[in-house]
Amino acid sequence: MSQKPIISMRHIVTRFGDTVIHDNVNLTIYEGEIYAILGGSGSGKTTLLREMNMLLRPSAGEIDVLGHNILHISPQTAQWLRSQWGVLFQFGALFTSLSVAENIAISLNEYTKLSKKIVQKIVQSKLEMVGLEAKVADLYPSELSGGMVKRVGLARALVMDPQLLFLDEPTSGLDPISAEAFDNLITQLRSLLKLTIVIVTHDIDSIFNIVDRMAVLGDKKVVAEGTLPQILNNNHPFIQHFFGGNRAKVRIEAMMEHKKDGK
Ligand SMILES: Nc1ncnc2c1ncn2[C@@H]1O[C@H](COP(=O)(O)OP(=O)(O)OP(=O)(O)O)[C@@H](O)[C@H]1O
Repeated sequence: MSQKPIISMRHIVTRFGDTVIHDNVNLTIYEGEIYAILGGSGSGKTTLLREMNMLLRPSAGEIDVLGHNILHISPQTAQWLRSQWGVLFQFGALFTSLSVAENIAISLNEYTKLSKKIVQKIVQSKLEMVGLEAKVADLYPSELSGGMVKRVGLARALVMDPQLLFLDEPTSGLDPISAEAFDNLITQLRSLLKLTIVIVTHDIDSIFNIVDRMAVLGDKKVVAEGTLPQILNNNHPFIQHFFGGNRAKVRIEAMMEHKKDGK
């Protein structure tokens, strides 16, 4: 993993009216990482993601993405940056009146002048990339399973060949087997496409299986940032509570055993 920063947030303050959500949030995400944002419900995880991808301006602070301070850039640079990342929104968020192919092709039709035939070819290659059959292209979102919706959302996020991927709770609502398959797909795509991935998640399995480093939000700040063993060493009440459940305990014990055996 390189130590080249891809995203850095410094002294971020976010207010909605009188309510302060972030009060001096700092974090750094490096090239090639799968980086998670954790925190309790309402701690401002999705809001932070929206600030990284220019959907929302923080009330104060600075944000660098891919070498640009995104709060002080020209509209042209902003447009270029938007083409460098893909976003998988919570619940997939597909347009129900559009077919799968049309959903995936939205950005291609908006930002490029590629012929219909080429667009169709790109859509097919993205479907294959996310493990879906070619015939899925003609289906409508209502005809898809939850896992398929997420995969189509991922294909759409990848359609412009981004360097960066933002995933908001990608495995929520999936059964454990589909969630594991989706996690495997994310790690495969990270290696294949050399992506940097930022993921908001509550999923203990994802955190143990695919995440390299993470930031934990609490008390309106990042209360811990680092690898899983570094986070587990932190005594913050949210961290102790989050990793204190049975599922996490079993995973932690397995991790300790693994270490003891020198594996
Ligand atoms: N545009 C907005 N206007 C006003 N308040 C907002 C806005 N967006 C988010 N909030 C509030 O900010 C807080 C943080 O929201 P956010 O969705 O970022 O939390 P979260 O950590 O992602 O939560 P969850 O885990 O429940 O999805 C919440 O109290 C939410 O109601």
